[in-house]
Amino acid sequence: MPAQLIDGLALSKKLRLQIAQQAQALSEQGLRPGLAVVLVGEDPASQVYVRNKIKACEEAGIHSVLQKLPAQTSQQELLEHIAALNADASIHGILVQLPLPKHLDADAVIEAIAPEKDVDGFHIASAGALMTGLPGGFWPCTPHGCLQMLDAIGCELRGKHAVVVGRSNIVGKPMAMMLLARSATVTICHSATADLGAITRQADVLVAAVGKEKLITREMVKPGAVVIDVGMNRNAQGKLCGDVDFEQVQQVASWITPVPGGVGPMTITMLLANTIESAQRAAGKK
Ligand SMILES: Nc1nc2c(c(=O)[nH]1)N[C@@H](CN(C=O)c1ccc(C(=O)N[C@@H](CCC(=O)O)C(=O)O)cc1)CN2
Repeated sequence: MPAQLIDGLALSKKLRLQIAQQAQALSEQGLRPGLAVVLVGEDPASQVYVRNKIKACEEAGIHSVLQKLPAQTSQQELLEHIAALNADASIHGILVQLPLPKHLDADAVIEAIAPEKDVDGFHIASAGALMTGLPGGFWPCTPHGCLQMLDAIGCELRGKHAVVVGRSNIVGKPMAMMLLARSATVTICHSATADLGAITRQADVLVAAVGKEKLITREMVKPGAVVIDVGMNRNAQGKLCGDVDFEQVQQVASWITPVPGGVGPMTITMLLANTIESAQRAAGKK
């Protein structure tokens, strides 16, 4: 029997309704949640993602501000914009769309965001909170969205072997920490991993977050595994596809996320959720 689909669009829709209710409740108490999105340059994909974030805010009743800066913006100018947003009480979340133009130091820019407004969860304070399990910080949106999808299908993680392929600070590492926090046994694989398939075949839960089309083939997946595809690649025909050979792997997995319509929409949903969380903290409600 082919795998069941984990529908990120449907789950997002459901969660965004709850988020809209939370935004309305806060607004009625005189605190409208606010998100600032900073886009530097004209990367076409980033423009689409940013537009979708602003639209999602509008639909959820979250106040949003889009700051579009030219590609030649200097590091100093960008840091000044962030400092102004840090000081703006109407803004509870700040994100700088990545990737940034090459002349900018993304790490320094992220560290300049006030940790209490770091709704992307990329600041070192958020990473530290996730790593230690201590309160504060925000969980990065993409891996948090993956966890929500696992919860939505009732996937028990305790004692399961979860394999994360990819070790980025944005997805792979935080995903591994979240799975560990749920008492899964976690293995992280990366470009230097010897015999990747021998490890992925042990996975009860397999998360692919590499950015390489069809990296995960049917032979690399244990029958009955839950497969989460974070990849976002364009194939030779220009079609959006993940890291998993979907047609083949869906023959052996029990559950699988599609691309598009899987993890992607959940990324924006968790951004909205973090913005609400930040506003609630500012209101002293959390
Ligand atoms: N500051 C950030 N920059 C980036 C992040 C991030 O979380 N914060 N993640 C990615 C891009 N991204 C959000 O910013 C993002 C990517 C994809 C999707 C999405 O919904 N994808 C759709 C397909 C869209 C399409 O057709 O192109 C899907 O998978 O169904 C949402 C958000 C890098 N930068």
